[in-house]
Amino acid sequence: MTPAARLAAAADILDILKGTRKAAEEVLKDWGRNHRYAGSKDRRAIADKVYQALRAREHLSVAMESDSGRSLILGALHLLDGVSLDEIDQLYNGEGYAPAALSVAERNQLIASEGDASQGTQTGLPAFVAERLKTVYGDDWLTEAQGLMQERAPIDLRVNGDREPIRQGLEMLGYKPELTPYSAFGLRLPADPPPNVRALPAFSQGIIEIQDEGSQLAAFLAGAKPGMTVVDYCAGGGGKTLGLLQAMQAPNGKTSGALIASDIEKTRLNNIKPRLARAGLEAEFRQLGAAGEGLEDLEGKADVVLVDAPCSGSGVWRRRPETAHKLTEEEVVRLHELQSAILRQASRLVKPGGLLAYVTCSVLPDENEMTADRFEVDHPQFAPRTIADAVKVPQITPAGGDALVKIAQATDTRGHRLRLSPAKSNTDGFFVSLYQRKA
Ligand SMILES: C[S@@+](CC[C@H](N)C(=O)[O-])C[C@H]1O[C@@H](n2cnc3c(N)ncnc32)[C@H](O)[C@@H]1O
Repeated sequence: MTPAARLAAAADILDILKGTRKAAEEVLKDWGRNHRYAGSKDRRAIADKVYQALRAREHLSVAMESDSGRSLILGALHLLDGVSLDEIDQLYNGEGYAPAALSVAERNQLIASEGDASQGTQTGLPAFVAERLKTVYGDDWLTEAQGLMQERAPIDLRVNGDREPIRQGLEMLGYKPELTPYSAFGLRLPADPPPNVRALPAFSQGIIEIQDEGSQLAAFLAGAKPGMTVVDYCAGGGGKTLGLLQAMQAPNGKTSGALIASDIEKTRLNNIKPRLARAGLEAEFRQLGAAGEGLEDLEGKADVVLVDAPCSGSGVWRRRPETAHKLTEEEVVRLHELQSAILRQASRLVKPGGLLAYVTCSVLPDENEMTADRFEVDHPQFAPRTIADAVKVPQITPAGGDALVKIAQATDTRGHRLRLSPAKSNTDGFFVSLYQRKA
């Protein structure tokens, strides 16, 4: 494909993305299947352009006064890559598969938009999100925001066992794995070239799972141990379920206790089953009603309850930038209400002396601090449990634990909350708040 034809394809894909809930990765794969003439280099170049435009989408659509695929790509070329109008004219000449020539309006728009990068849109984030980040991070907000929309996040693995032999095995296959600093079971692969983890025998044997280090930590910090009764309240998908089961393994590899994986969505619970089967692990599954029906027998009985609440997913925008501009303020308000209700329901299951962990993969205060604050006011029987206490587990490295305690102290002076982010911990954005039931 010519460079101009690749640009036309990227614009088409951005238009498709506007009208679908599918992930960009999936839409790009579909496009590749339907356009067999596009070689791997073409597909790569097209994907790079699509992701570049998505990461800067807010900025580009404001500058171009349009969010059509064509406008976003034109904006990306001129405003981000510095391609001159003359060069754009050569590419956009309407010949063969090249995009049509620039209209007068488009040319004027590109000229007018030069140097237009107000702080709110510089990051590609919706303006209301930028405002929220300012309240949480103060002067650091721009670094945090840029981290959220950064290019190509690494691929983290959680090893179900000793990570060193797996690291060596991956190295022998030509990969460049690094040990993750906080999780004692994590390996990190560079995003470029994209590793095909699912094709590795260690993946089909359940020895490795794809899981961001932040997500591993959220499961490990909950405090599950062998022999305990543990409830993974919003388990759908199963990432944390596997992490919890790992914490319930004795050093000899034997898992003991009971893990109850519950979720309102049956299909999401079903997705966990093949993951557990691969790893040779077991859990009990419960589908819940909207008011938490289905776990009455466990009220006041659980040693540990993890609430990995439904959230905006803003903490994983570096992996799915196409979802950032779809989030609205109304949705964030709805999520705060839902999270508060779920946390209230789940907390009933915790036995006196038992532990409760509230987790989101969001960076927005409405879903994090505000939900935790509300829970704490309404539930004085739950005392804060410090991150310093929670990091003392074999799943977290000693140096990583010390570093997490520092991050927690900067998050909240009481030390029971942890805000992870691409800028701060080189992980996805996560929020963790820990409690212990007094009576
Ligand atoms: C962030 S996801 C969980 C991800 C999962 N824990 C993991 O690590 O892969 C949130 C989950 O909450 C579930 N959910 C939504 N509303 C719920 C409710 N009222 N009660 C229980 N689960 C709910 C969703 O179906 C979704 O699977």
